[in-house]
Amino acid sequence: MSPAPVVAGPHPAVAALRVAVRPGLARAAGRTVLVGCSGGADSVALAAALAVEAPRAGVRCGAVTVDHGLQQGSAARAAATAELVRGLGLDPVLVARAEVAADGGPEGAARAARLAAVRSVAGTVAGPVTVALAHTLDDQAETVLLGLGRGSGPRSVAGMVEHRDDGDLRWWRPLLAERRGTTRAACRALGLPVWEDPWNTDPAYRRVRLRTEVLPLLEDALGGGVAPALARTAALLREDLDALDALAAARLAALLEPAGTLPAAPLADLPPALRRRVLRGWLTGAGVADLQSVHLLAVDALVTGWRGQRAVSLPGGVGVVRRSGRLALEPTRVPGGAAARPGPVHDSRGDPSVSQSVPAPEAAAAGEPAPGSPVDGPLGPDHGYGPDIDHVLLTEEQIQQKIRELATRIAVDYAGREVLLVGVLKGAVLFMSDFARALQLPTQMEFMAVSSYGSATSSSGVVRILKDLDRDITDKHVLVLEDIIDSGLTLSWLLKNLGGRRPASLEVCALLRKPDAVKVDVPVKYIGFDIPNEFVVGYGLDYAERYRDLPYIATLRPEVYSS
Ligand SMILES: O=P(O)(O)OC[C@H]1O[C@H](OP(=O)(O)OP(=O)(O)O)[C@H](O)[C@@H]1O
Ligand code: HPA
Repeated sequence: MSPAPVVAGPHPAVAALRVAVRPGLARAAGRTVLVGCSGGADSVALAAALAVEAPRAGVRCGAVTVDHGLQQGSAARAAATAELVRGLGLDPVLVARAEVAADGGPEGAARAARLAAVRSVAGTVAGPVTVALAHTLDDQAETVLLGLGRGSGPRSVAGMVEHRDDGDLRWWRPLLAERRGTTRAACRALGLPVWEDPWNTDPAYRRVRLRTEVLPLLEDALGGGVAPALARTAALLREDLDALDALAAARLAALLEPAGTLPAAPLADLPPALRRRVLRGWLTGAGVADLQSVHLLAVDALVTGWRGQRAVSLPGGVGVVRRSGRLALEPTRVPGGAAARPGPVHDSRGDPSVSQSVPAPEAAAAGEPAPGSPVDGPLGPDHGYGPDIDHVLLTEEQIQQKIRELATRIAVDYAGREVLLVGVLKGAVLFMSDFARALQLPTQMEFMAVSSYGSATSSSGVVRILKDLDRDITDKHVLVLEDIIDSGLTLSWLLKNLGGRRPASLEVCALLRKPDAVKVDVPVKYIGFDIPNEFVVGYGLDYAERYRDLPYIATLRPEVYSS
């Protein structure tokens, strides 16, 4: 018997990419697929795979290439890429011109412009369109790391999805399980020219530094397999998040009342992950855009920390109120004075925060009575200061949450060391006591009392020691706890003073900072919130020795200063 003829199959990399696109093509029946092609190895390899597999699956497949107009010769580059994919047999091949906005980061602006350009040319194709994007497993790993670094929640760590419907358009990423090496090998095997985008090696971009510095270091330190592990983590997380989202959507549908309100009691019984999703779904479904986690936490507090708060202001001129046991959305009242918002509060990651205002008596009367004793104010015990308070800048919950975050970070930074906390009396006393309890490390405590304000609302600039430390701090790891950095004069003086006593290390953790008031720059490693340049009281901060006992941070009505 003669030997069977040897049939040369495609190169393994080419074969792998062809196999990768098949399941998605089966879902693309009746649609036109356009490969988003930059001319780089990933998208050229994807175009080549689809050029072979799409006709077999009976799917029309073309391409779209975007001219960002940002680099010299970009129009010629787009034309050459269009020519290349036409040569592969793709049809139609469209060139889209992106208008990149001048504001925002260059990566984000180029991406937004690219998506808009693709969307607009896809609209010129008859029938539904699927745009195939060539993101690989390596891109996914970078996305997961970027999301982790941003700390913006599990969705950003869950990476990119394979399919996403966006009106008539569907985005499809068939290569999320393939490595970048495979697309390069496929291009080489097929003799396809690829364009090396100089931006892909420019260390000015965060993603490039992750790719060229962080991931290789992680691979080395963790013994390899990091990119697939990150991609796998993202996939598992996505499954969990999708399940939670589906549960929340079902719960929202069940709870939503005909008037668009939500009953608070059944919401309070839900686990936080579900409850916040229900609230987010409710708010976004009602058209609230740009919802930040701080907004959501404040709305959540209407459910779980109800003390008679007034409306929580949200972006877009709406607020959420709790009335008669239900949450309702209503336009925010244009404040006639007392309830005016002063300006954004930023936490250390720059999230704009919400402020909640103390209810006017008529609002409290119309709303649900606050539980507890009659001396309770709208945000909990107001210690009888109620009439003096103008608005609340940071709620008790926001402060406590921030302290937990700071303590977690500091416990990592100081692992294995014993910390000597130096509290600056009197302002930092509440911060010190909550922080010391949150910090999971052995700590010792010392206090120093200084004063530069007396009963004024601006620093005299002259710092006086009212009480010195009780002991030597030589060779100790000193962490100074300050309630607020305003002009910075107190801290600048204090750091010089303490630094002269030869501690092993000296750092500062301040709960608040007023960036617009700082007169001397002081090195502060840990900051809770950046706040507007207004005189604030509460949570240790006083005006004429009053208000330190409030559990939240607020501003005072102007009459208080004049009386
Ligand atoms: O950055 P600066 O402008 O120097 O202000 C910050 C300092 O002012 C406050 O102390 P204050 O002198 O009012 O004493 P107290 O803590 O006893 O209220 C605050 O507790 C800080 O220590
Ligand atoms: N409030 C109270 N004490 C202060 C402030 C403030 O805004 N700034 C510095 N010390």
